[in-house]
Amino acid sequence: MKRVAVIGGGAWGTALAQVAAKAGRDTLLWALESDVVDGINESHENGLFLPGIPLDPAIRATGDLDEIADCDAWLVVTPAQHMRAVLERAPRCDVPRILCSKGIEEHRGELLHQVAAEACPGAPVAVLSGPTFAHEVAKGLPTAVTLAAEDESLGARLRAGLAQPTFRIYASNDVAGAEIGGAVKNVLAIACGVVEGRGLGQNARSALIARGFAEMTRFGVAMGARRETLAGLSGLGDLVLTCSSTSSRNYSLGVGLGQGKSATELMADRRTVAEGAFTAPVLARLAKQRGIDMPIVDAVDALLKDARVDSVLEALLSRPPRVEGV
Ligand SMILES: NC(=O)C1=CN([C@@H]2O[C@H](COP(=O)(O)OP(=O)(O)OC[C@H]3O[C@@H](n4cnc5c(N)ncnc54)[C@H](O)[C@@H]3O)[C@@H](O)[C@H]2O)C=CC1
Ligand SMILES: O=C(CO)COP(=O)(O)O
Repeated sequence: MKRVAVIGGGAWGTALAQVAAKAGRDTLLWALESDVVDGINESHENGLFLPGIPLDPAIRATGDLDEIADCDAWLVVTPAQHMRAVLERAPRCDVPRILCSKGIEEHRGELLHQVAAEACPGAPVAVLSGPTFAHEVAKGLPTAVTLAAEDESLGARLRAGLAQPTFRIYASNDVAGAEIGGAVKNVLAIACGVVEGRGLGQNARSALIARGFAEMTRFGVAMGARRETLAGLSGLGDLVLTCSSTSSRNYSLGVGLGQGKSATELMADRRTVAEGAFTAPVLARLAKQRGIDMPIVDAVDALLKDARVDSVLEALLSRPPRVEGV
């Protein structure tokens, strides 16, 4: 793996470009915004999405998607809802794609590896996911992720091309499991933010993390994920990170909801993506269709539709406790 392209110049795409460059790969980053392209090429900084972090001067940025054609692997890091459109425009189908976004396509209810397979039938696909705030990864702080690929030799090649002591990559062949953990935890992070915004205390937050993990596991297992994947870096690991820090956009969105601001107000004009806001409605829908009980996800879905915090909380707290376990 000599040349790597990163598709998406947001915070996470930029941090992953930094990882690839540090691993010695010739790194090309495709970004939608010309300001991002110019900032990276001229000042080695992404002032729009990852300000204040100096980037490896070897990273080159482009606004021309055709330029990624001669790369050996693509890290796909667009917001989940835009992935299909971008991959349909991408120049080749035989280049391995490492999907690094977290979400479920709202319209069709598909996981992102399914979206990638439809956009380019037969394309080799892997998923990279885990507890990874972009600003920490871009600064080279120690981080561990899961890279899942059904084709284990492809997984090994991709890991070898990106791994380094401060970016530990664990192997898995559970692609759906790695995706589901990352998608569901964003919704649960919104719920934990509401707890903070409403001043409900740390006991309540821990309860939500544990019961949220039970929801993630119920949903994941029903969709074919393995329990050990959900209990690993891409599931529980990322759930704990995102549910306990205002560095999370999802958690921060929840804080605003808990303070009584409306979702419409909080989502208006935002430039960065809080994926949980798009995942919650489709996740609630998929769970309902399959008869999977996900009360915390339903509560977040209701809050995003501007339900009152007090009535949503009352409904959650008045549920009869069930037998613990999944
Ligand atoms: N920021 C983080 O720490 C992490 C983010 N992720 C995931 O990475 C994905 C991308 O998130 P970030 O890099 O944080 O984004 P960001 O919030 O920093 O930036 C927004 C991104 O959306 C892109 N965008 C807006 N409209 C678009 C369109 N029509 N077509 C294509 N792209 C468009 C922008 O170009 C920009 O790259 C998300 O799925 C997120 O959940 C995963 C791990 C960590
Ligand atoms: O996925 C993330 C950390 O692993 C980033 O979380 P937010 O999108 O909530 O900021």
